[in-house]
Amino acid sequence: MAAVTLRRARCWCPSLLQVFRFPVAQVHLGRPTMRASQQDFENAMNQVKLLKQDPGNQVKLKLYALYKQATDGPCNVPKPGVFDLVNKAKWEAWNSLGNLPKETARQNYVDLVSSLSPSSEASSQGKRGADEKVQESKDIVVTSEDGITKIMLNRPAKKNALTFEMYKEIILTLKNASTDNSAIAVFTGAGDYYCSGNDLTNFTSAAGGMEEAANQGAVVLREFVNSFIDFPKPLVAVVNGPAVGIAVTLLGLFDAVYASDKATFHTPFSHLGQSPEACSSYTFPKMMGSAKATEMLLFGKKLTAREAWAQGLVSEVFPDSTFEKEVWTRLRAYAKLPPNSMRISKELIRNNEKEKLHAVNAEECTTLKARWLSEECINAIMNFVSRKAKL
Ligand SMILES: CCCC/C=C/CC(=O)SCCNC(=O)CCNC(=O)[C@H](O)C(C)(C)COP(=O)(O)OP(=O)(O)OC[C@H]1O[C@@H](n2cnc3c(N)ncnc32)[C@H](O)[C@@H]1OP(=O)(O)O
Repeated sequence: MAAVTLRRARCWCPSLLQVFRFPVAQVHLGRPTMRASQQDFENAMNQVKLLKQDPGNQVKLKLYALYKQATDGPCNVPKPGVFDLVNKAKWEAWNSLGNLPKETARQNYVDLVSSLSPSSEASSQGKRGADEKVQESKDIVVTSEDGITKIMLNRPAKKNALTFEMYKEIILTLKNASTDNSAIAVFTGAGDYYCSGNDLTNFTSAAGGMEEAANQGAVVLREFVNSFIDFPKPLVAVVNGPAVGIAVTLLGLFDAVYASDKATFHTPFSHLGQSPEACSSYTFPKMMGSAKATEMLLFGKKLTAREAWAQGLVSEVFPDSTFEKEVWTRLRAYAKLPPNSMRISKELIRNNEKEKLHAVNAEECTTLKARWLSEECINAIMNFVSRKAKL
């Protein structure tokens, strides 16, 4: 298990590995005490490597910062360069501790690791089966029933944020759904969110660094959006909760969008130093007029479901209490309609714009690739990644 933990640490933050490079030993943490001894501190460092689940980037940044403060004192190294994403996040987490005394940092470190340990103890007491089942759950769940291919984003712990793997899975899923015996395809989200857009750690955790991640991202994004442009059957979004970023812009390529009245629609591209994607630089002005499109795509105005309906982004809004029942009853009825007629009618509506949409997609991806490497975007992503590590 330690090897798996180390691998995880390496893929996210290589030098974080050096922080915890100690021989693995089965140790039991002393209970949190008022003043952690050096032995408690060393036990805690080993305990981190025995954690059954990755504690998440924010916790790892916090552990790193407390470790450095406890061993080296206040941050005493120069700030890394703007492109050195990971080390910059670690520097900021350490620097944010200011003059916190070494003893306090050591105690905070031991307490933080203790707070993570019950889960690992729980799983080592035979609950491992339950943990492994959760860890095995897929991020995209595809089911086919009643003539409907249902594509559920299933990463609720991360608000269904899209990883590179999820983009690739969805491309394949739409390819299969375009030729299977279903009549329509439907996207929805598990948990309280529809989808919080691109996983902002896609770029910080890429093994090959930012440049390679941006190149890869542009290729994946262009193919991903093309798979929506070219999907031949009715494509419906069941927006069960808040939608952010690409989850919102893609809606311009859907044929119907049904939203719960608790859904919101947010495209904070300028805040993130980025630019619009999924053909929204074309579909949104066409759909709602350039003034409303600008408020969303440039100024990041978040819309309620009713505002999104008024602007033509949403077909219909339902009370959250009856949303799922009403929408799925309707979709099951729609899926019984003659599929060829629906496909041919969609072709008439969409085909005269396909070439334009492909061209817009290509231009947006080229622009975004440059944006991802800009200081504005890198700083915004760093702020997001380290936002919880600031003690
Ligand atoms: C390669 C193709 C690229 C295509 C480009 C597309 C452009 C975009 O999509 S830009 C939009 C990107 N999305 C965001 O900016 C949203 C970022 N997330 C947030 O602002 C908040 O998490 C959100 C408002 C969605 C929810 O806030 P809270 O209710 O306070 O919950 P948490 O912030 O604690 O979130 C829980 C958990 O989920 C992680 N999370 C949520 N969204 C993302 C995300 N987009 N990327 C990565 N991680 C995300 C969040 O970090 C929390 O994780 P833990 O702290 O580990 O629990």
